[in-house]
Amino acid sequence: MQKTFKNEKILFAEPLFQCDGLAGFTRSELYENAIHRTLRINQLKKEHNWTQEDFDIAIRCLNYEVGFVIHLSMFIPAIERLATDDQKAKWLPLAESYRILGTYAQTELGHGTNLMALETTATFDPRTDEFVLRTPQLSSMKWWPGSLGKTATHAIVLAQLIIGNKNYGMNPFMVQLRSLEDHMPLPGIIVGDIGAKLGANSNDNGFLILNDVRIPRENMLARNSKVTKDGRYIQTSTNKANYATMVLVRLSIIRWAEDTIKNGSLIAIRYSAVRRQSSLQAGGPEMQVLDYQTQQYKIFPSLAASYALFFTYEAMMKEYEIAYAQIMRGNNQLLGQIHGQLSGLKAFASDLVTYELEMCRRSCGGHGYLKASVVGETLLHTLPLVTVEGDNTVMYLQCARYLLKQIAKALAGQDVDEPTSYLKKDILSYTCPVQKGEHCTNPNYLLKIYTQRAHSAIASVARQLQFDLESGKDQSSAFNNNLVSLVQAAKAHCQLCLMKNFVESVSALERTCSENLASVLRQLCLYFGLHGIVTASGEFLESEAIGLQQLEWIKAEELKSLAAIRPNAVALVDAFDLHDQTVMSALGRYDGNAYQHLFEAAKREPMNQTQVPPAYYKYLRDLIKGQPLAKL
Ligand SMILES: CC/C=C\C/C=C\C/C=C\C/C=C/C(=O)SCCNC(=O)CCNC(=O)[C@H](O)C(C)(C)COP(=O)(O)OP(=O)(O)OC[C@H]1O[C@@H](n2cnc3c(N)ncnc32)[C@H](O)[C@@H]1OP(=O)(O)O
Ligand SMILES: Cc1cc2nc3c(=O)[nH]c(=O)nc-3n(C[C@H](O)[C@H](O)[C@H](O)COP(=O)(O)OP(=O)(O)OC[C@H]3O[C@@H](n4cnc5c(N)ncnc54)[C@H](O)[C@@H]3O)c2cc1C
Repeated sequence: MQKTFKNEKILFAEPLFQCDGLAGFTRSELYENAIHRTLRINQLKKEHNWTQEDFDIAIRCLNYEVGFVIHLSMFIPAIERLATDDQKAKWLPLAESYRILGTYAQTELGHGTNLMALETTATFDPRTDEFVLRTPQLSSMKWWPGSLGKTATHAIVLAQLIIGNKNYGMNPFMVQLRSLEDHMPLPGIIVGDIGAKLGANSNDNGFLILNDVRIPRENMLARNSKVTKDGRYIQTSTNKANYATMVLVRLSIIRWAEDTIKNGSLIAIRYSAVRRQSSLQAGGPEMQVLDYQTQQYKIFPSLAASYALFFTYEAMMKEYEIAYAQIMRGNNQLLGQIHGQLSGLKAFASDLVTYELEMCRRSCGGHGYLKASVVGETLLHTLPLVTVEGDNTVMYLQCARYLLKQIAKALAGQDVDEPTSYLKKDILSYTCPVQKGEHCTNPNYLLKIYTQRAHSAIASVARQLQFDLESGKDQSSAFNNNLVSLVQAAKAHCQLCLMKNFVESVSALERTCSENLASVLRQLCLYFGLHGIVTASGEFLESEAIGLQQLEWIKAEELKSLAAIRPNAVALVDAFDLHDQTVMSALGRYDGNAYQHLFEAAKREPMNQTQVPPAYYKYLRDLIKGQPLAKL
């Protein structure tokens, strides 16, 4: 599943990368440890001639618990996508050698989603050939950018470009924040950490106030637009191209989601295989909880999602690379498609894994509430994915906006993009392919059902919008009246994408892999499809993609699938080939000795380093001895 990291032994031989000890670290210690790790991985890369892919896999092996995440995943990619060749020649070598450390400063205290309303301004001063950057009021300060708080020496600041009295919209500006001599903030710069978060506390997400900070004109990243010395604004590409970095990170988030749900399903399934609790026959032996149908029903969706997201990431990476290559040659034809697809799939993937990770946590009983199980920590670290790089609701709506355009083209007899080619079909010519129970075991039949449900959801909201407009509602009211249906249509399209990628990937694999493996993957793909229909059965019925009889057959087949997957469940998570130090879980170790590892972890608990707690001498001793307590 994960490209086997041939350098795993080198990485995990070093105490720095052995994760047991992170519990109990303060924020400053977590922050320092993360920086230390990234720089040490960089040294290992040089010492062992690792490739960039090896470096990236090492970061993933550590669950991104490393420093400079935004520098690596946004600051450098933003220079590559938003800077001219000359600007790249200046800034990329500095960034890639860590001579400057960057962040991507777009979100403000008052605005994150609505980029048009960002308040930070960059006003061109022709007298000095500079931009003056300011955050005019409290709500304008940049707030959230990773590494901004204590690390970044530079930021790509997204600001409204002002020339004279005209606002030319959001543009990217390279701003130095700190001295490269003593790391002190430069004049006009007020910067700091925004405080502890639910998770990811090794990252110094920060705030930034800009008080009339002056930067040279050449610091405006000018691949897509520039300002001439005499103050003319020249747009060389669509201003949407300035959104390109976000598209890339949304793709990365799909893989991040895949990585986290693999960890969660591995912990839940391995622990469920060793945990014995209760028995079905009175007086009989205690059962592996993995044999309870309800336990399988809880955690096999995370197993199927792991494989579904793996195949979708692989497919979307190919789609992105084709689009990005064209965009960087100035051909924006695929920009709308890749934006619509990745907006929706980032939202769907992060929604899916946050839900399934909680089910994995619950499936571990009380021990799932211990930090040493790591499944809860994994969930906390994954929660931001439903917000970062675009709040999921807003991302679904961007996807829906794209789908509405595509169905309008389809209905007008025009060409549509490949991912929405199903919208060209005649929706009324559909007949449910499942006409008897055994038809439910055909993933291709299920794919037709997903297709009809998505087509129906998109067509239905398009019709309702048209009806509202023809009834006299203005565009924004009509839209707001249908936001829930628009989100539903986007989710239906995304779920179809996952199912399609799963079916097509397994079909391609079975041409080269053993029949045994093919049959296991087919079974998992089938289960993913059946479960997806059951969990959204109302929408599948409403779209008439299935009827009640088909739903009855599908539900029965889903439960049969659980039993079919059971014998291979542990092997399917072992196939992730994740090192114990990556998973870090006392419950999910390869050796299965969950209780021993839990007890080892408890013994490492700092409170257990002394037998008698300090509180005994302060409070408990007099209390227990019946002595009067001193005034507290
Ligand atoms: C090693 C580490 C691995 C991985 C790292 C992963 C994550 C790192 C962790 C955290 C980092 C977090 C970083 C951040 O969060 S950065 C900030 C992210 N912020 C957002 O995403 C803001 C979301 N809001 C928006 O994108 C826009 O405001 C919105 C799209 C909602 C609205 O855009 P706009 O105001 O321009 O209006 P519209 O009319 O909707 O769109 C106009 C037009 O532009 C097209 N469009 C919009 N966005 C994009 C895009 N990204 N790419 C291309 N095109 C875009 C849109 O389709 C419209 O086009 P058209 O319909 O043709 O008019
Ligand atoms: C861990 C973390 C790291 C981050 N790192 C960075 C970073 O490095 N750089 C950076 O610039 N930013 C960063 N961010 C900020 C992030 O990009 C924003 O939080 C995100 O874009 C959401 O915007 P918001 O916070 O303004 O939410 P809001 O948009 O205020 O969302 C609040 C609610 O309003 C709803 N809503 C908003 N607009 C609409 C709409 N048009 N239609 C329907 N509903 C709507 C949302 O669905 C949500 O329910 C980070 C955030 C987090 C949590």
